[in-house]
Amino acid sequence: MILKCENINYNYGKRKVINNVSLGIKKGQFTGIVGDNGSGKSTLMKILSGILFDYNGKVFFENEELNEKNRIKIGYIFQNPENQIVGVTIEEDVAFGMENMGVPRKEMIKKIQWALSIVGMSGFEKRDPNTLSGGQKQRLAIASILAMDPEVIFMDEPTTMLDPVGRLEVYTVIKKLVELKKTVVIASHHSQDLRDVERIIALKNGKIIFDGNKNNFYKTNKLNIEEPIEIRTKKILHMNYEELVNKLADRT
Ligand SMILES: Nc1ncnc2c1ncn2[C@@H]1O[C@H](COP(=O)(O)OP(=O)(O)OP(=O)(O)O)[C@@H](O)[C@H]1O
Repeated sequence: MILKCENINYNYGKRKVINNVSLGIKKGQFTGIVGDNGSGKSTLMKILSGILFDYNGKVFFENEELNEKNRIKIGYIFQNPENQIVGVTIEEDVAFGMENMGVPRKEMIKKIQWALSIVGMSGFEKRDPNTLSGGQKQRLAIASILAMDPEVIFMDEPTTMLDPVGRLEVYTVIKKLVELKKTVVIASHHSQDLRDVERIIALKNGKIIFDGNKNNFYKTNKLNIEEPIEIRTKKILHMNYEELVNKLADRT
């Protein structure tokens, strides 16, 4: 297990939002977290990534308790791409986390190029992030996290604020992260975001009510997650990766 937690309990004031959750995530596993609004998805992911730490219970990264040092190996992508942009140019934005980590300049430049190429944004280095579409902003947020070399990447409804094209752009990048053998955990209400996950964890009132294979999840159908894909998106979904990249290049 690359990441695991034992008996996690978390309260906001008197309200218990995570109720005795234990789980382990295998290296390279692509996992979806589902649940109604307020079921505790974000809270659990923030605990597992070291963003929230005033919990009861234990979190381990590679068998070592999560701490200031190893939490750097865990990245977190938020729902709203607007809130994740800190740089005046795209390269500055990608560099930000690495600067804080003290990565040498030469290596930083290489990492920026690499991360932007993974998210299909090579050549965007000098652009102002404010000129980007929502999907591009979210891809930039992913590049900025990726440049820091995380092993595990949590994504909190990363496509919710995007239009169907933006959603597909981001999904294509998520698949690349999985291909890169990153351990990806995505919370989403969109069935299309979850179509390739191996495992589904379903939460209700802060408790795990399902943890297992995606197909079994749909069979047992314990929760209503958003159904079906819009026709517009469907057309795009039939494109192969090359076609999609060309289409995205046309937009830039
Ligand atoms: N900062 C906070 N202060 C107080 N209560 C909070 C805070 N953040 C979340 N909560 C409450 O904790 C519960 C779990 O919230 P959380 O955001 O983890 O759920 P979620 O499953 O991610 O929901 P959504 O799908 O709406 O994002 C909710 O009832 C929410 O109102």
